[in-house]
Amino acid sequence: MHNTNSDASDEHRQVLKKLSGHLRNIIEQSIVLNAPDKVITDINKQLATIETIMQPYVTDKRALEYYNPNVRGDLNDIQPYSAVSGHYNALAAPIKFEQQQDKLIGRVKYGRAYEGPPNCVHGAIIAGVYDQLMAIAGMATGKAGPTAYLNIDYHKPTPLFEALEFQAWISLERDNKIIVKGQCLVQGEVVTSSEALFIVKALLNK
Ligand SMILES: CCCCCCCCCCCC(=O)SCCNC(=O)CCNC(=O)[C@H](O)C(C)(C)COP(=O)(O)OP(=O)(O)OC[C@H]1O[C@@H](n2cnc3c(N)ncnc32)[C@H](O)[C@@H]1OP(=O)(O)O
Repeated sequence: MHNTNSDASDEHRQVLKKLSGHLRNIIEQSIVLNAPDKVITDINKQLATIETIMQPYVTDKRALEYYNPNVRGDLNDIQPYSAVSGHYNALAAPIKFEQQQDKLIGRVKYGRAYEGPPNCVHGAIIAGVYDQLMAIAGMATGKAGPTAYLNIDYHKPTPLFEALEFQAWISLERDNKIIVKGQCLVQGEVVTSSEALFIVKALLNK
């Protein structure tokens, strides 16, 4: 179930990614859907058909890696099914990770499905981005482990539909502890900032 390798072809990865894209769009559309009952009933029938088509192929093994620390290229593919950043998980917004010098950057725009306060991103979603981004930033040390604490200062509301730039960088690495700091900018202004402690676990270093 938690495979660290996969023999999936590039073509297979592409069709799976496209599937997540469709599902993501459906989730977003469903939040602001104002259709007649008849239309929604028809949609429900078609979705039930899709579930039936998928069911025979649902196994106890993912097609792609659960975790791939040696990924080349797309940093999001370290955890392709991550609930926060996986391009193969429709629950995750299409956040894009990239390394810039000593900072790991996550760029994303959130829609209605991620709303907390009116027209703003839910605080729990923001916490999720920090947890994932900072965990991956910490992996640059060659070590990894679970989050012991994650502190967030919400300085200003984080708007929906605007380009967000999350940043994370290693603040301290000592023995089995990695402290990572982060911030999120909207049009150059810091709206949230964060600090997390990760405890290195041997199990994760394989
Ligand atoms: C397959 C690969 C997939 C890899 C895939 C990667 C996925 C990334 C996903 C994002 C990350 C997550 O969501 S992780 C999920 C959220 N986190 C969790 O569920 C973690 C649950 N908590 C735990 O399992 C545990 O509490 C640990 C592992 C964090 C720590 O337990 P431990 O290993 O027994 O260590 P322990 O001796 O208690 O502490 C070690 C040192 O850290 C300090 N310490 C511990 N906690 C804290 C704390 N909150 N604040 C300050 N300091 C702390 C201790 O004082 C000690 O210092 P000293 O005495 O040594 O000085």
